[in-house]
Amino acid sequence: MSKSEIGLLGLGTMGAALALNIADKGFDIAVFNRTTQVTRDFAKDAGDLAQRITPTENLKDFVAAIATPRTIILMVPAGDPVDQQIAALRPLLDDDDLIIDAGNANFHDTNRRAAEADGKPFLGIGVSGGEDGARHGPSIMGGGPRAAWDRVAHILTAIAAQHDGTACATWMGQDGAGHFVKAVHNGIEYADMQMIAEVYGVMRDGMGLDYTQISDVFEAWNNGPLASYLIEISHKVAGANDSLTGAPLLSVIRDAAGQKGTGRWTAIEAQHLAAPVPAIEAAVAARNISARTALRAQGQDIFGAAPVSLNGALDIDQLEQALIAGKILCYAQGFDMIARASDDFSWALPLPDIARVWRAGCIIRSVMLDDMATALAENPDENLMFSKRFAGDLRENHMALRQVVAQAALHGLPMPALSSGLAYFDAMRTARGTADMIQGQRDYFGRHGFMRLDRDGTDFHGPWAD
Ligand SMILES: NC(=O)C1=CN([C@@H]2O[C@H](COP(=O)(O)OP(=O)(O)OC[C@H]3O[C@@H](n4cnc5c(N)ncnc54)[C@H](OP(=O)(O)O)[C@@H]3O)[C@@H](O)[C@H]2O)C=CC1
Ligand SMILES: O=C(CO)[C@H](O)[C@H](O)COP(=O)(O)O
Repeated sequence: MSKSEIGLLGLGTMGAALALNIADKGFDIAVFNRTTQVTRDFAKDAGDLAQRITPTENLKDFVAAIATPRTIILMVPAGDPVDQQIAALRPLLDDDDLIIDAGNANFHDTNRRAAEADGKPFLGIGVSGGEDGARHGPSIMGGGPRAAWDRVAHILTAIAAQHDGTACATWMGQDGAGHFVKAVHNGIEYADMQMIAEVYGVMRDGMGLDYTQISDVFEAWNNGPLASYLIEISHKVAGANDSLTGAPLLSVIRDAAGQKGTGRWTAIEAQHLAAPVPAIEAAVAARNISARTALRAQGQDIFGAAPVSLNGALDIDQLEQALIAGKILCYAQGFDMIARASDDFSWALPLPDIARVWRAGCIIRSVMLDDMATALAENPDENLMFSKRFAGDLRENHMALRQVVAQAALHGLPMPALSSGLAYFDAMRTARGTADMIQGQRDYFGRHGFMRLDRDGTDFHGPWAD
């Protein structure tokens, strides 16, 4: 029997879809899953594609089914499962066999695994698009040795989403660069989703719209500047009915957000990099607060429910404009963080290419990314919010963001991501800020010294120094 061009281990939601995508693009693939029944069911359900798939039931057979030099994709949960599978596979492999961790991973783990690979080829690639993207064309962010990427680029570009005839698959840089970019993608995803949830809250609790009306608003927005996958699915989620009760689906979903950790990795790394990403941090914190359901109920008992009716203080157009401004600000923060990491880690991350690979296939794909790719190509060193196109959009929409945040605050509607986006905007356009007070305080209690506006030097002190 002829050997497969590639192997994939881990036939969960993403692995199964990715394996079918690979087979669909004409590549023979060997597959293995820890639970054998899953492999059997996968092969049984593969239809016509089964002829390209070699299901295997132990690692030895899996490895033997792949042509040398081998390429093996791992699609298992981040952390120990990846280390366990690498440890189990390496003794069965040749030195030039390539292992690709295609799950989400903390890029520090990917850096470590690259070092532990000790010259044996290892790639960490971020794959975005959920199950449907993995099956029909995800966005792919690669990291590791360029030569290893080039070895599999023909497969990765074939299975990736296409935008205007260009594959959304790009090598980002060495070691964990691909997983880093994927983590920032997910941080932006968190902030974008949180901002959408916040305006949903205004429509539901502040304006008294029903789910169908809310769904219609999202549908209309999806034909304008906000057109994006997340707005499209918000329309579908808001319009869906529960199959058990017939009630609007959202009315039966517990308001406690889950998280697998990628947004948290981004927020933590942003702190290490001193990169300001307040909207992303606020979105992570909002998920943490949402999970404290009992505590929130206790708070409502103690303080009373927030006075929520807006009594016509806002209209739908203002919400749309606020979301446009908020979205620009959260992407600007994400790209700024990538630029910072690129310098700190000497990665030379290709910012315009990152915007390009996010234009299709991934969860944060949106029409705005087209213009972001153009703006970053024109000036990769400029914060997106200062680019001609997006500065214009912010000028046009920031007053609506201000109105929405102000009215939400007055009416007790929590708006952590949009309000931190607004604070970022205001801070970033304030040439003379207030950190002079912080520097004075630091010098007072700790002789930390300060710089002056009127003379050179770095170590001046206040009168208390004497
Ligand atoms: N779901 C999504 O939308 C996306 C997920 N990802 C990432 O892709 C990866 C896979 O996610 P997803 O497919 O959703 O996860 P699933 O939970 O659907 O599947 C997990 C898979 O990993 C296997 N597995 C779990 N633990 C181990 C282990 N210790 N050793 C070997 N195999 C193991 C499971 O095998 P078994 O059947 O035996 O349990 C299963 O095949 C994760 O890193 C995730 O973060 C990336 C982008 C989007
Ligand atoms: O990577 C993804 C999308 O891009 C995964 O769906 C990931 O699980 C999303 O993060 P979380 O589970 O924390 O919401």
